[in-house]
Amino acid sequence: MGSYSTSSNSSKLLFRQLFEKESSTYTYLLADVSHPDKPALLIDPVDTTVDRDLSLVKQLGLKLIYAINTHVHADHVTGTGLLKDKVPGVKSVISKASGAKADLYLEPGDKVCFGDLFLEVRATPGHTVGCVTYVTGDASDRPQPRMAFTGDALLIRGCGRTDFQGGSSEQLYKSVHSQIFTLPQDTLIYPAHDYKGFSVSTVGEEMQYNPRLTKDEETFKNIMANLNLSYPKMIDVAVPSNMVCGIQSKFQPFTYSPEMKGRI
Ligand SMILES: N[C@@H](CCC(=O)N[C@@H](CSS)C(=O)NCC(=O)O)C(=O)O
Ligand SMILES: [Fe+2]
Repeated sequence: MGSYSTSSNSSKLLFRQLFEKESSTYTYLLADVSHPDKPALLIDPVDTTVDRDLSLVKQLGLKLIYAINTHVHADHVTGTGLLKDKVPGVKSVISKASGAKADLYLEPGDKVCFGDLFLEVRATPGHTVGCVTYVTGDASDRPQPRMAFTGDALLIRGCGRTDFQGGSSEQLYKSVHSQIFTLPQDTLIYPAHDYKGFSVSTVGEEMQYNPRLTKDEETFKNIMANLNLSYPKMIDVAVPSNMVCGIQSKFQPFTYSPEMKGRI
């Protein structure tokens, strides 16, 4: 599991990759540890591992300010609602295009700032309509390792499925090629899931070895149309819950009506 923190003058990003094994989800903790407040954010927190994540935040002396999702997840309930309950002041964040409720809505080109560091928002629809990729940057222009948090758009040697939540293989192909494969080749790729035991890749590595996205568009669409995956076990609970979980906690559960099935 990749993790590092830095204390030299040339870098100030603290980074932890955390894993939730039921849904094979990665949650990422990032903080600016040179800033006096040590502002921090969590990307793609899972409800069942919120206490683990918060205990780490506390041990490291960080101030959690944002709970961010890459998209409306279908396989697990996001931890953003619980985090808002447990840490007053934390703001939930998701793309405007997702249609989900949160405190803050992001559009392409927006920057989510924490101290001198930020995440730049890139629209990468195709797995879902509102999928985004977050790319790290540094307002003080100090050299930092560039990282891309790709959600389910680009997985290591794979990609997100495109058969529900407004998915489109055509759109996903364009998103990855125009928004991720145009990043510098040494950009580190951190996905929202891994099912094969990988933890990190690079743009260059995926451009060379991704078994789906190295193909031409027609072949890619054909591959995606024939994945024959079963629906995620939790989809009927997770999607409606995640549409409001940026504002609503687990203690005030969302009431799912069967008529909503297939609409979100
Ligand atoms: N078996 C899991 C769900 C697995 C799954 O469908 N994963 C999604 C990402 S979560 S929406 C996916 O896009 N997979 C792509 C692939 O090629 O596997 C469960 O039941 O939760
Ligand atoms: Fe997903």
